[in-house]
Amino acid sequence: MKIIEVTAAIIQKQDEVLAAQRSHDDELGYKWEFPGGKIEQNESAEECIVRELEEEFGIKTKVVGYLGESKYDYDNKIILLKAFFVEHIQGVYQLRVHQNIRWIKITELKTLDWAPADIELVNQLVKHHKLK
Ligand SMILES: Nc1nc2c([nH]c(=O)n2[C@@H]2O[C@H](COP(=O)(O)OP(=O)(O)OP(=O)(O)O)[C@@H](O)[C@H]2O)c(=O)[nH]1
Repeated sequence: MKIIEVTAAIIQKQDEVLAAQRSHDDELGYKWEFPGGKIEQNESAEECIVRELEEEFGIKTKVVGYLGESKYDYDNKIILLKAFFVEHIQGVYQLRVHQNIRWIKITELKTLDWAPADIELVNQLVKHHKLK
């Protein structure tokens, strides 16, 4: 089966992280995710995440680090989710695709109903936070 490479952004503000809720009429509707999207041809993962954040929220950002990845088999496709630490540079968040966003403390991340592929990333982020 084809592996689809997807990027995901970890954007932090003090001790909180941005979580975005997928639209009700979207695949995985109502599930929470780290915003991002599919890597296009001739695009690096870093270029992809910056483009997606501009498209989804109208904000300018830069990649400052890499958390890790999560591979998940959704039966009809395999998603390879790559999570980057991203910094907000400019712009007010506009909800162009998601139905909601929340800033949530890392210690409370597990209370959200995450997309299945994201659970591994949430675990990695909690571990990363504890090591700091
Ligand atoms: N962006 C994003 N996608 C995720 C996450 N977790 C997860 O399973 N996915 C899945 O990865 C795929 C990414 O699709 P998307 O719809 O966000 O990306 P896109 O904008 O490039 O896609 P499209 O324009 O083809 O609709 C979807 O199948 C989505 O369900 C996540 O944390 N972030």
